[in-house]
Amino acid sequence: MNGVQTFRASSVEAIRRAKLAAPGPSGAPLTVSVCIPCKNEAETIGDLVTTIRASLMGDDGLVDELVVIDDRSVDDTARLAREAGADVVHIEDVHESYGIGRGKGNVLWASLLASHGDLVVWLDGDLTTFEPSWVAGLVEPLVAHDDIALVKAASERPDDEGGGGRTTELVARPLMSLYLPALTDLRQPLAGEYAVRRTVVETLPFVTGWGVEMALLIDIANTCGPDAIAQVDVGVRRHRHQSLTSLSVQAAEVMATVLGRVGAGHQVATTFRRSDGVEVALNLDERPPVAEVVRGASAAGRTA
Ligand SMILES: O=c1ccn([C@@H]2O[C@H](COP(=O)(O)OP(=O)(O)O[C@H]3O[C@H](CO)[C@@H](O)[C@H](O)[C@H]3O)[C@@H](O)[C@H]2O)c(=O)[nH]1
Ligand SMILES: O=C(O)[C@H](O)COP(=O)(O)O
Repeated sequence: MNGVQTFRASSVEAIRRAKLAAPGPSGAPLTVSVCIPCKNEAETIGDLVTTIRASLMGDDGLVDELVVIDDRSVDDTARLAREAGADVVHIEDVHESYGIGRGKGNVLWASLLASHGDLVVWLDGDLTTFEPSWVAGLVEPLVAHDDIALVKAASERPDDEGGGGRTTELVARPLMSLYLPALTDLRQPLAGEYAVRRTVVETLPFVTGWGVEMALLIDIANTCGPDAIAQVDVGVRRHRHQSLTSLSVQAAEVMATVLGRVGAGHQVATTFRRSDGVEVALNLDERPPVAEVVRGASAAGRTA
């Protein structure tokens, strides 16, 4: 056991060729979906979709499917994503078949139901720096190593705009150091840019709130071992920053998720009082594994 492995990516072209030559789990050619959860990301989603379409898709492309899951945006996210060439799925359509949920983890879970690729690459929709090589780099370890299940983007997070990964540095990494030593080499555990093997993540429950990334890391480390988790350098990452008030709720959900999973979460509260005095209900709900849901839907005569 070596623990989390760190990779340096090959060229996009070399990774594209390796992907085209690789078989999927059923023996058919391996397929890759990029899925982007979006809640009001009109400022950035058009460019992101345009870049992915132009650089990574088309005949014999690295990416076979590009899905934007619109989480009840009130801006032009859905229209701009569609015009740029993404398949846009509205979260309400997934809810109609599978029940209502909320939160970023709920959208990732829905994206598995809305996409088909053997490998799924998740990207945040608010990125203001993005290179197609990130997608290729995230996919490469999964193509090359059958025993790897999840690959996180390891990025530099500049703090000159007041960000720099505040929840990551003040909550996630300290908790990992205290409770999850096998994962401490992960530079960006909360990164929204990561690739997963569908056969693995469909067997896992999904935390629907901000705890989804830590839950997936812990559950994969527990079921497949920490060696099944890898990271790849992607360079500098910039994004839209949330207010400290919003991040405090995110931090509480990340903490509750980790403490619950490592067995230190006795008496975890389900609400959080922010510094402005507002009492917020934490989103600690979980969705069942997608594989169970799909089996249930097939038995009931529905298509997932
Ligand atoms: O209810 C939600 C919340 C977020 N998003 C989308 O999810 C992505 C990530 O949200 P963002 O506000 O950019 O998250 P950050 O505050 O930057 O949080 C970081 O840390 C989180 C874990 O705490 C991860 O889930 C994020 O991916 C990671 O970027 C964006 O495209 C959002 O539009 C939704 O679709 N629905
Ligand atoms: O990843 C994180 O820790 C949160 O997204 C906060 O990031 P920021 O401090 O760069 O806004």
